[in-house]
Amino acid sequence: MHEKGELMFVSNIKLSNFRNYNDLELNLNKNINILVGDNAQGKTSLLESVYVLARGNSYKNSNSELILWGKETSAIEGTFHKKNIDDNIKITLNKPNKTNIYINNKKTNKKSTLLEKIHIVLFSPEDLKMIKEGPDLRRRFIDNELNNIRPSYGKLLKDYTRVLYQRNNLLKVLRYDNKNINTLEIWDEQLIALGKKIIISRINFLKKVNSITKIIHSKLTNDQEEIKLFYISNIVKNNDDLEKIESIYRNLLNINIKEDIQKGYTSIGPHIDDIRVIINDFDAKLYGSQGQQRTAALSLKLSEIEIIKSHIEENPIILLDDVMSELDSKRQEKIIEFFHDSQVFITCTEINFENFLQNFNKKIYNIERGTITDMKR
Ligand SMILES: Nc1ncnc2c1ncn2[C@@H]1O[C@H](COP(=O)(O)OP(=O)(O)OP(=O)(O)O)[C@@H](O)[C@H]1O
Repeated sequence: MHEKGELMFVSNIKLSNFRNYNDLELNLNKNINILVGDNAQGKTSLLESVYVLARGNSYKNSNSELILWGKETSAIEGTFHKKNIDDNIKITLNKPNKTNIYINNKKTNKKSTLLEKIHIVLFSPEDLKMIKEGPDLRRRFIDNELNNIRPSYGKLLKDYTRVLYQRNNLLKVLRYDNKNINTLEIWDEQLIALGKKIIISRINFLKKVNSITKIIHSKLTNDQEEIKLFYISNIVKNNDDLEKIESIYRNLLNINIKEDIQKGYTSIGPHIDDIRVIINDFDAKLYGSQGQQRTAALSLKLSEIEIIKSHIEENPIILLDDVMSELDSKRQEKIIEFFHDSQVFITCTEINFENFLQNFNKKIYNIERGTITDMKR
């Protein structure tokens, strides 16, 4: 596994009219930043401001929700460091939904420039539900991971979704009027070409995730559990099928055509695939305890971070939003151990892992109604 990469970090942040922060200037620690306080004091808002700086938008709120109530604009500014490069980033938000991005005082409208410069990984309680919930979270996990390290995968996925949407629209029309049934073939061929690439990319990538997750999961469970991941495709069942994927795909689309026209929906393709997670030979979704499911999700998420680290040869900034309270103390400690050589922001209502923290470079911020005191411990 990738052990040491260059550290990327943000050294200070300045907020004006952002959520419940009127005016805030804060120096940040290079490593562990703990944001502690009661509910509704501003912990998540501070963490969210780092995300907005890095991406140009929030992961959960629109501009109107980010701007302090009663105000029309908001600004977030911070300095990011990596290797020998320092970048000053400023984002201004205007109601209802205008965003301006400034990098080293130069205006740019491209969020992709931020994406290329600043690497950040958000970890939220939703990630811990990845095993227990439906396949869409697992598909999203692998798609996001692939997109993070290979942006062309995002374009492939977008093209597939567009063709699928058009094919589904045609299916709905064919239910009442089948005079254009011949045009279906055009969409089918595009769907097959794009869908095949998605399936092959996912299967190959999962092999990589598999080996890294296996090592992490074994560490998290003190060698008690072995985890294995399998891509479940409704088109290819084994390696032999992969050789003839196009003809199998075409055949299945044809077999399902009547039913698909009835439903107005394409029932075959990577948009309904899944990832099966096996722990010690049982299916974690069906038979895993809640703790086992969470640990498996944690292993998957940590493997994502490892893969990003080795790909960009840099330790991305990690945001842990409300994740600690979902984990027992042993797992909280493992998480800190895992991230201690990255810059990490952790929100929590109380610190159960304080003794453990003694060994690490950290700063604890006490947050109370949008004001922050730096706790010297
Ligand atoms: N646009 C806004 N303007 C002013 N205050 C806001 C705005 N949006 C949210 N708030 C308030 O900011 C406060 C802090 O919210 P935040 O989500 O940061 O809390 P938190 O400390 O993370 O709490 P929890 O532990 O419950 O998750 C809340 O009281 C929230 O209602």
